[in-house]
Amino acid sequence: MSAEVIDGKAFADGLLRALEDDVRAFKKEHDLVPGLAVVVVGHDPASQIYVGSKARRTVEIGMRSYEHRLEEATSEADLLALIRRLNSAPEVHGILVQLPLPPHIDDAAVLDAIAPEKDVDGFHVINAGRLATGQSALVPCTPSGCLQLLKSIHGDLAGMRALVLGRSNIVGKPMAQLLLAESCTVTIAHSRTRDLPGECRRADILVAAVGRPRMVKGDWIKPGATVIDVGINRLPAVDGGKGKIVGDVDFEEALAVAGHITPVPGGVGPMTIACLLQNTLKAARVQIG
Ligand SMILES: Nc1nc(=O)c2c([nH]1)NC[C@@H]1CN(c3ccc(C(=O)N[C@@H](CCC(=O)O)C(=O)O)cc3)C=[N+]21
Repeated sequence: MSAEVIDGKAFADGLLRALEDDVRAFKKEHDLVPGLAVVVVGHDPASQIYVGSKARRTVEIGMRSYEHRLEEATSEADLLALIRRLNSAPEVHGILVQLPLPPHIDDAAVLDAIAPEKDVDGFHVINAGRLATGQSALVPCTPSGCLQLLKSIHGDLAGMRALVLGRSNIVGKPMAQLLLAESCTVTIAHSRTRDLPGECRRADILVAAVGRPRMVKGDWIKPGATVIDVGINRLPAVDGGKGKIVGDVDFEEALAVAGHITPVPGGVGPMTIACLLQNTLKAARVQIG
C-alpha cells in the first residue's frame, strides 16, 4: 500500500485562479485594487526569495504589491514608523512583515503595531484571540492552507483525532484552534511530550510543524492517516551544492503507512502564499465595509 501524495502546488494554483476572478470582480464592483505591502529587514537570502515570489504572485492575480526592503541595521523605531505609515495608507489593505527579524528588533512589538484589519499574517494578538474565541479573524496562512487541504480530502472533519506536533504561535497553536473549530479531538504535542510516537500513532490527522528534518518516522503513523508536513528544513549542502529541502516527516517511510501525505516541497508551502492572497482580498473587503 502506498499513500496518495497531496499535490499542494496544483491545489494552490487552483485557488489562485479562483482568486484572480474574485479580484477582477472586486475591482469592477468597487473601482479599487487590493494592495499588499511586504516589509523585509536585512539580507537573509531565503527571505529575499520568499518575498520576491510573494510579490510576483500578488501581481499575477491582479493585486498591487508594495515592497519595502530595509537595511539589516534598521532601528525598531524606524520599522514601527513605517508600519504606522502603512496602517494609514488607503491603498494598502494587507501588511506582512517577513520573519525572522534581526535580533535587535522585538518581533512582538512589531507584529502588534500592525493594524489588526491589515494583519494578513494573522499574527496580531487581536486576530489570535478572535480565532480562539470563534469570531471572524484573519487566520495565519500556513494553518489555513493545511485546513483547506484537509477539507478537500475528508470533507467534514468532525470527530477525527488530530495531533499537531509543534506549539508555535504562527503554526501549531492556530492550527490546533482551526481543527478544534472543525470539531476534531485535538492534541498538541511538543518536545516535552511523553511517548511522542505513541501519541502520533493515535492520530487520524497528523500535522507536523516542529522544524526538525525527518523527525516523524513511519512507525509513528497510524495506517491510513492523513499526514500534513509543514516543515521546510534545508539539509547541509554536499559537494558545494545547495542542501536539499526536506520536511519534518520521513517521507519515504511515511509513504508506506499513511493514507494521504503532503510532499516537501510542493505541499504546504505553495498553499501558504495562496492563503496570504486570500487574506489580502478578505482584508480589503472588510476595510471598505
Ligand atoms: N511574516 C511572515 N509570514 C510568512 O508566511 C513567512 C514568514 N514571515 N517568514 C518565512 C516563512 C516561510 N514561508 C514560506 C512560504 C512559502 C513557501 C513555498 O512556497 N515553498 C515552496 C518552495 C520551496 C523551495 O524550494 O524553496 C514549496 O514548499 O514547495 C515556503 C515558505 C512563509 N513565511
